[in-house]
Amino acid sequence: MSKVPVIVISGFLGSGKTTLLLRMLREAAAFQLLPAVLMNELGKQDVDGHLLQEASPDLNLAKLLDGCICCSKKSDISGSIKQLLMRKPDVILIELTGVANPEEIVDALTEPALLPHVKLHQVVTVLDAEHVLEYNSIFASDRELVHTLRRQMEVADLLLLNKTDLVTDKQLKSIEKTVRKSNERSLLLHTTHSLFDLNFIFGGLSSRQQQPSSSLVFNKNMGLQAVKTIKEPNKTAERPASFSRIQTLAIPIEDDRLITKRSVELYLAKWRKTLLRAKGYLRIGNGDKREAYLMQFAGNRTHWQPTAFQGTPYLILIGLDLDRHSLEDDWNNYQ
Ligand SMILES: Nc1nc2c(ncn2[C@@H]2O[C@H](COP(=O)(O)OP(=O)(O)OP(=O)(O)O)[C@@H](O)[C@H]2O)c(=O)[nH]1
Repeated sequence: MSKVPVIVISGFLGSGKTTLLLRMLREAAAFQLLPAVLMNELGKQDVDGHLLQEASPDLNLAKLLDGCICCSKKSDISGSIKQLLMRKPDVILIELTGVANPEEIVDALTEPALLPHVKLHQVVTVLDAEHVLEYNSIFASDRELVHTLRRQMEVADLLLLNKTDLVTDKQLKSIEKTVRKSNERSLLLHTTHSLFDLNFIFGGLSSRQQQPSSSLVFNKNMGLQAVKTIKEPNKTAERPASFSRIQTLAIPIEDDRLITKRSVELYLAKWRKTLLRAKGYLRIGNGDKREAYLMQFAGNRTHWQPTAFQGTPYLILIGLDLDRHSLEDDWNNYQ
Protein backbone atom coordinates (compact mmCIF):
# COMPACT_ATOMS: atom_id res chain seq x y z
CA MET A 1 0.00 0.00 0.00
CA SER A 2 1.47 3.36 -0.98
CA LYS A 3 1.75 6.05 1.65
CA VAL A 4 -0.67 8.96 1.58
CA PRO A 5 1.10 12.31 1.14
CA VAL A 6 0.59 14.92 3.83
CA ILE A 7 0.73 18.67 3.21
CA VAL A 8 1.23 20.78 6.31
CA ILE A 9 -0.02 24.37 6.29
CA SER A 10 1.64 26.55 8.88
CA GLY A 11 1.89 30.28 9.55
CA PHE A 12 1.05 32.73 12.27
CA LEU A 13 -2.52 33.60 13.34
CA GLY A 14 -4.47 35.35 10.62
CA SER A 15 -1.82 34.98 7.93
CA GLY A 16 -4.16 33.28 5.43
CA LYS A 17 -3.93 29.53 6.14
CA THR A 18 -7.65 28.80 6.06
CA THR A 19 -8.02 30.95 2.95
CA LEU A 20 -5.41 28.71 1.31
CA LEU A 21 -7.00 25.53 2.59
CA LEU A 22 -10.41 26.49 1.21
CA ARG A 23 -8.83 27.11 -2.16
CA MET A 24 -7.01 23.80 -2.11
CA LEU A 25 -10.29 22.04 -1.37
CA ARG A 26 -12.03 23.84 -4.21
CA GLU A 27 -9.31 22.94 -6.70
CA ALA A 28 -8.41 19.44 -5.53
CA ALA A 29 -10.92 17.86 -7.90
CA ALA A 30 -9.24 19.52 -10.89
CA PHE A 31 -6.10 17.62 -9.89
CA GLN A 32 -8.14 14.43 -9.42
CA LEU A 33 -7.34 14.41 -5.75
CA LEU A 34 -9.63 13.38 -2.95
CA PRO A 35 -8.45 15.37 0.05
CA ALA A 36 -8.91 14.85 3.77
CA VAL A 37 -8.32 17.57 6.33
CA LEU A 38 -7.00 17.63 9.86
CA MET A 39 -7.71 20.96 11.53
CA ASN A 40 -6.00 22.03 14.70
CA GLU A 41 -7.42 24.99 16.54
CA LEU A 42 -6.47 26.58 19.82
CA GLY A 43 -10.00 27.18 21.12
CA LYS A 44 -12.69 24.74 22.21
CA GLN A 45 -15.04 26.08 19.55
CA ASP A 46 -13.78 25.72 16.03
CA VAL A 47 -14.63 28.41 13.56
CA ASP A 48 -12.60 27.22 10.62
CA GLY A 49 -14.02 23.70 10.76
CA HIS A 50 -17.51 25.08 10.20
CA LEU A 51 -16.24 27.21 7.35
CA LEU A 52 -14.75 24.14 5.70
CA GLN A 53 -17.85 22.05 6.17
CA GLU A 54 -20.00 24.79 4.71
CA ALA A 55 -17.75 25.00 1.67
CA SER A 56 -17.40 21.24 1.34
CA PRO A 57 -20.21 19.34 3.13
CA ASP A 58 -18.86 15.84 2.38
CA LEU A 59 -15.39 16.71 3.51
CA ASN A 60 -13.41 14.00 5.26
CA LEU A 61 -12.53 16.16 8.24
CA ALA A 62 -11.02 15.55 11.66
CA LYS A 63 -10.52 18.24 14.27
CA LEU A 64 -8.13 18.62 17.13
CA LEU A 65 -9.51 21.43 19.22
CA ASP A 66 -8.49 23.25 22.35
CA GLY A 67 -4.76 22.95 22.07
CA CYS A 68 -1.82 23.02 19.81
CA ILE A 69 -0.37 19.99 18.06
CA CYS A 70 2.44 19.62 20.49
CA CYS A 71 3.26 17.12 23.22
CA SER A 72 -0.17 17.22 24.82
CA LYS A 73 -2.04 16.53 21.59
CA LYS A 74 0.43 14.21 19.91
CA SER A 75 -1.31 11.10 21.17
CA ASP A 76 -4.51 12.25 19.45
CA ILE A 77 -2.89 12.87 16.09
CA SER A 78 -2.47 9.27 15.04
CA GLY A 79 -6.08 8.52 16.00
CA SER A 80 -7.34 11.43 13.90
CA ILE A 81 -5.20 10.59 10.91
CA LYS A 82 -6.18 6.94 11.04
CA GLN A 83 -9.80 8.03 11.06
CA LEU A 84 -9.14 10.11 7.91
CA LEU A 85 -7.34 7.23 6.22
CA MET A 86 -10.43 5.02 6.47
CA ARG A 87 -12.00 6.96 3.59
CA LYS A 88 -8.88 6.46 1.47
CA PRO A 89 -7.92 10.05 0.68
CA ASP A 90 -5.29 10.86 -1.96
CA VAL A 91 -3.82 13.59 0.17
CA ILE A 92 -4.13 14.79 3.75
CA LEU A 93 -4.04 18.52 4.43
CA ILE A 94 -3.16 19.58 7.96
CA GLU A 95 -3.79 23.15 9.04
CA LEU A 96 -1.82 23.95 12.16
CA THR A 97 -2.63 26.60 14.71
CA GLY A 98 -0.76 29.87 14.29
CA VAL A 99 1.57 29.06 17.15
CA ALA A 100 2.56 25.55 16.14
CA ASN A 101 5.99 24.50 15.07
CA PRO A 102 5.63 22.33 11.92
CA GLU A 103 8.42 20.08 13.14
CA GLU A 104 6.11 18.72 15.78
CA ILE A 105 3.59 17.36 13.33
CA VAL A 106 6.35 15.93 11.16
CA ASP A 107 7.57 14.20 14.26
CA ALA A 108 4.10 12.83 14.96
CA LEU A 109 3.89 11.39 11.44
CA THR A 110 6.78 9.11 12.30
CA GLU A 111 4.97 7.40 15.18
CA PRO A 112 4.86 3.62 14.64
CA ALA A 113 1.09 3.73 14.09
CA LEU A 114 1.42 6.24 11.21
CA LEU A 115 4.81 5.64 9.65
CA PRO A 116 3.67 2.84 7.31
CA HIS A 117 0.65 4.84 6.11
CA VAL A 118 1.65 8.48 5.53
CA LYS A 119 4.58 10.52 4.25
CA LEU A 120 5.33 14.21 4.44
CA HIS A 121 4.89 15.88 1.07
CA GLN A 122 5.44 19.56 1.80
CA VAL A 123 5.36 22.16 4.52
CA VAL A 124 3.77 25.38 3.27
CA THR A 125 4.17 28.44 5.47
CA VAL A 126 1.91 31.44 4.96
CA LEU A 127 3.32 34.80 6.09
CA ASP A 128 1.32 37.93 6.74
CA ALA A 129 3.29 40.55 4.81
CA GLU A 130 1.76 43.35 6.79
CA HIS A 131 2.93 42.08 10.17
CA VAL A 132 5.69 39.54 9.73
CA LEU A 133 8.49 42.03 10.42
CA GLU A 134 6.94 43.12 13.68
CA TYR A 135 6.82 39.71 15.33
CA ASN A 136 10.32 39.85 16.81
CA SER A 137 9.62 43.09 18.63
CA ILE A 138 5.99 42.36 19.55
CA PHE A 139 6.84 39.00 21.04
CA ALA A 140 10.29 39.90 22.33
CA SER A 141 9.34 38.73 25.81
CA ASP A 142 8.24 35.32 24.53
CA ARG A 143 11.36 33.67 23.20
CA GLU A 144 9.58 30.38 22.66
CA LEU A 145 7.07 32.00 20.32
CA VAL A 146 9.75 33.92 18.43
CA HIS A 147 11.58 30.64 17.98
CA THR A 148 8.41 28.91 16.73
CA LEU A 149 7.71 31.67 14.21
CA ARG A 150 11.27 31.48 12.94
CA ARG A 151 11.03 27.70 12.60
CA GLN A 152 7.82 28.11 10.60
CA MET A 153 9.90 30.01 8.03
CA GLU A 154 13.05 27.94 8.24
CA VAL A 155 11.53 24.53 7.64
CA ALA A 156 9.03 25.54 4.94
CA ASP A 157 9.32 23.97 1.51
CA LEU A 158 7.14 26.72 0.11
CA LEU A 159 6.81 30.21 1.56
CA LEU A 160 3.79 32.31 0.69
CA LEU A 161 4.30 35.98 1.36
CA ASN A 162 0.61 36.73 1.61
CA LYS A 163 -1.42 39.92 2.00
CA THR A 164 0.87 41.75 -0.39
CA ASP A 165 -2.05 44.06 -1.15
CA LEU A 166 -1.50 45.63 2.27
CA VAL A 167 2.14 46.64 1.83
CA THR A 168 4.15 48.80 -0.56
CA ASP A 169 6.73 47.43 -2.98
CA LYS A 170 9.46 48.94 -0.87
CA GLN A 171 8.19 47.17 2.22
CA LEU A 172 7.94 43.93 0.26
CA LYS A 173 11.62 44.10 -0.65
CA SER A 174 12.60 44.59 2.94
CA ILE A 175 10.33 41.72 4.07
CA GLU A 176 11.84 39.41 1.46
CA LYS A 177 15.30 40.26 2.63
CA THR A 178 14.42 39.41 6.21
CA VAL A 179 12.55 36.22 5.34
CA ARG A 180 15.45 35.08 3.19
CA LYS A 181 17.73 35.26 6.23
CA SER A 182 15.69 32.42 7.70
CA ASN A 183 15.21 30.43 4.53
CA GLU A 184 17.09 31.23 1.40
CA ARG A 185 16.47 27.99 -0.43
CA SER A 186 12.76 27.38 -0.66
CA LEU A 187 10.43 28.78 -3.25
CA LEU A 188 8.87 32.07 -2.14
CA LEU A 189 5.73 33.36 -3.81
CA HIS A 190 3.97 36.69 -3.38
CA THR A 191 0.26 36.22 -2.94
CA THR A 192 -2.95 37.95 -2.04
CA HIS A 193 -5.67 35.79 -0.58
CA SER A 194 -3.20 32.89 -0.80
CA LEU A 195 -3.69 32.69 -4.55
CA PHE A 196 -1.01 30.96 -6.60
CA ASP A 197 -0.62 28.10 -9.02
CA LEU A 198 -1.52 24.99 -7.01
CA ASN A 199 0.61 22.86 -9.32
CA PHE A 200 3.40 23.85 -6.97
CA ILE A 201 1.89 21.64 -4.30
CA PHE A 202 -0.64 19.36 -5.96
CA GLY A 203 1.31 18.76 -9.16
CA GLY A 204 2.24 15.11 -9.59
CA LEU A 205 0.34 13.90 -6.55
CA SER A 206 -2.45 11.99 -8.21
CA SER A 207 -1.65 8.75 -9.95
CA ARG A 208 -4.86 9.13 -11.98
CA GLN A 209 -4.38 12.68 -12.92
CA GLN A 210 -4.07 14.64 -16.08
CA GLN A 211 -2.84 17.77 -14.46
CA PRO A 212 -4.24 21.12 -15.43
CA SER A 213 -1.43 23.00 -17.03
CA SER A 214 0.19 25.55 -14.89
CA SER A 215 -1.08 28.45 -16.93
CA LEU A 216 -4.67 27.17 -16.96
CA VAL A 217 -4.95 27.20 -13.22
CA PHE A 218 -2.96 30.34 -13.06
CA ASN A 219 -5.10 32.23 -15.53
CA LYS A 220 -8.36 31.05 -14.07
CA ASN A 221 -7.61 32.65 -10.77
CA MET A 222 -5.14 35.30 -11.37
CA GLY A 223 -7.03 38.42 -12.10
CA LEU A 224 -5.74 39.41 -8.72
CA GLN A 225 -2.17 38.40 -8.45
CA ALA A 226 1.04 37.66 -10.23
CA VAL A 227 3.16 34.80 -9.07
CA LYS A 228 6.67 35.87 -8.35
CA THR A 229 9.59 33.65 -7.63
CA ILE A 230 12.57 34.89 -5.74
CA LYS A 231 16.04 33.38 -5.95
CA GLU A 232 16.76 30.00 -7.41
CA PRO A 233 13.25 29.41 -8.69
CA ASN A 234 14.16 26.68 -11.09
CA LYS A 235 16.23 24.71 -8.69
CA THR A 236 13.38 24.39 -6.28
CA ALA A 237 10.55 24.15 -8.77
CA GLU A 238 12.25 21.29 -10.57
CA ARG A 239 12.39 19.16 -7.48
CA PRO A 240 10.29 16.01 -7.56
CA ALA A 241 6.86 16.99 -6.30
CA SER A 242 6.90 14.59 -3.40
CA PHE A 243 9.97 16.07 -1.86
CA SER A 244 10.01 18.07 1.31
CA ARG A 245 13.16 19.63 2.68
CA ILE A 246 12.18 18.16 6.00
CA GLN A 247 13.09 14.57 5.49
CA THR A 248 12.55 11.53 7.56
CA LEU A 249 14.87 8.60 7.50
CA ALA A 250 13.70 5.40 9.17
CA ILE A 251 16.47 2.94 9.94
CA PRO A 252 15.25 -0.53 10.89
CA ILE A 253 17.50 -2.21 13.40
CA GLU A 254 18.24 -5.91 13.42
CA ASP A 255 17.07 -7.26 16.69
CA ASP A 256 20.27 -9.13 17.47
CA ARG A 257 22.41 -6.06 17.14
CA LEU A 258 24.09 -4.82 20.31
CA ILE A 259 23.18 -1.23 20.97
CA THR A 260 24.15 0.92 23.91
CA LYS A 261 22.76 4.27 24.98
CA ARG A 262 26.21 5.75 24.70
CA SER A 263 26.75 4.61 21.12
CA VAL A 264 23.40 6.06 20.07
CA GLU A 265 24.17 9.34 21.81
CA LEU A 266 27.59 9.58 20.20
CA TYR A 267 26.07 8.98 16.79
CA LEU A 268 23.40 11.64 17.32
CA ALA A 269 25.97 14.11 18.66
CA LYS A 270 28.06 13.61 15.57
CA TRP A 271 25.12 14.46 13.31
CA ARG A 272 23.49 17.08 15.50
CA LYS A 273 23.97 19.90 13.00
CA THR A 274 21.99 18.01 10.38
CA LEU A 275 19.25 16.71 12.65
CA LEU A 276 16.18 18.60 13.78
CA ARG A 277 14.98 15.64 15.73
CA ALA A 278 15.49 11.94 16.21
CA LYS A 279 13.66 9.23 18.03
CA GLY A 280 13.41 5.51 18.06
CA TYR A 281 12.29 2.37 19.73
CA LEU A 282 15.48 0.59 20.59
CA ARG A 283 16.48 -2.46 22.56
CA ILE A 284 19.46 -1.64 24.69
CA GLY A 285 21.91 -4.08 26.21
CA ASN A 286 22.78 -7.72 25.88
CA GLY A 287 21.03 -11.10 26.12
CA ASP A 288 18.47 -11.36 28.92
CA LYS A 289 19.29 -7.90 30.11
CA ARG A 290 17.95 -6.23 27.00
CA GLU A 291 15.32 -3.62 27.61
CA ALA A 292 13.17 -1.62 25.21
CA TYR A 293 13.39 2.17 25.31
CA LEU A 294 11.78 5.04 23.57
CA MET A 295 14.67 7.36 22.75
CA GLN A 296 13.89 11.03 22.12
CA PHE A 297 16.49 13.46 20.79
CA ALA A 298 15.45 17.11 20.64
CA GLY A 299 17.33 20.35 21.12
CA ASN A 300 20.56 18.35 21.37
CA ARG A 301 19.32 16.46 24.42
CA THR A 302 18.66 12.74 24.50
CA HIS A 303 16.00 11.28 26.74
CA TRP A 304 15.45 7.56 27.39
CA GLN A 305 12.18 6.17 28.59
CA PRO A 306 11.45 2.46 29.21
CA THR A 307 8.66 1.20 26.98
CA ALA A 308 6.62 -1.93 26.40
CA PHE A 309 7.22 -1.66 22.62
CA GLN A 310 7.43 -5.15 21.12
CA GLY A 311 7.85 -4.46 17.41
CA THR A 312 11.00 -4.33 15.31
CA PRO A 313 13.30 -1.67 16.75
CA TYR A 314 13.95 1.35 14.58
CA LEU A 315 15.54 4.75 14.60
CA ILE A 316 13.91 7.78 13.00
CA LEU A 317 16.01 10.73 11.92
CA ILE A 318 14.38 14.02 10.95
CA GLY A 319 16.31 16.88 9.40
CA LEU A 320 16.60 19.33 6.55
CA ASP A 321 18.12 17.93 3.35
CA LEU A 322 19.36 14.77 5.01
CA ASP A 323 22.29 12.98 3.46
CA ARG A 324 20.58 9.61 3.73
CA HIS A 325 23.46 7.46 2.50
CA SER A 326 26.00 8.93 4.85
CA LEU A 327 23.63 8.73 7.80
CA GLU A 328 22.79 5.11 7.09
CA ASP A 329 26.37 4.07 6.41
CA ASP A 330 27.57 5.82 9.51
CA TRP A 331 24.88 4.20 11.64
CA ASN A 332 25.86 0.78 10.33
CA ASN A 333 29.50 1.41 11.14
CA TYR A 334 28.92 3.09 14.42
CA GLN A 335 27.77 0.45 16.83
N1 LIG B 1 -6.31 42.04 2.66
C1 LIG B 1 -6.08 40.73 2.66
N2 LIG B 1 -6.77 39.94 3.52
C2 LIG B 1 -6.50 38.62 3.50
C3 LIG B 1 -5.56 38.05 2.63
N3 LIG B 1 -5.52 36.72 2.86
C4 LIG B 1 -6.41 36.46 3.83
N4 LIG B 1 -7.01 37.60 4.23
C5 LIG B 1 -8.02 37.77 5.28
O1 LIG B 1 -7.35 37.63 6.54
C6 LIG B 1 -8.23 37.05 7.49
C7 LIG B 1 -7.54 35.83 8.11
O2 LIG B 1 -7.41 34.85 7.11
P1 LIG B 1 -7.42 33.30 7.44
O3 LIG B 1 -7.25 32.57 6.17
O4 LIG B 1 -8.58 32.95 8.28
O5 LIG B 1 -6.10 33.23 8.31
P2 LIG B 1 -5.57 32.00 9.19
O6 LIG B 1 -4.09 31.99 9.03
O7 LIG B 1 -6.31 30.76 8.86
O8 LIG B 1 -5.98 32.50 10.62
P3 LIG B 1 -6.02 31.64 12.00
O9 LIG B 1 -6.96 30.50 11.77
O10 LIG B 1 -6.49 32.63 13.00
O11 LIG B 1 -4.64 31.21 12.29
C8 LIG B 1 -9.51 36.70 6.75
O12 LIG B 1 -10.41 37.73 6.97
C9 LIG B 1 -9.07 36.68 5.29
O13 LIG B 1 -10.11 36.99 4.38
C10 LIG B 1 -4.85 38.92 1.74
O14 LIG B 1 -4.00 38.53 0.95
N5 LIG B 1 -5.16 40.25 1.81
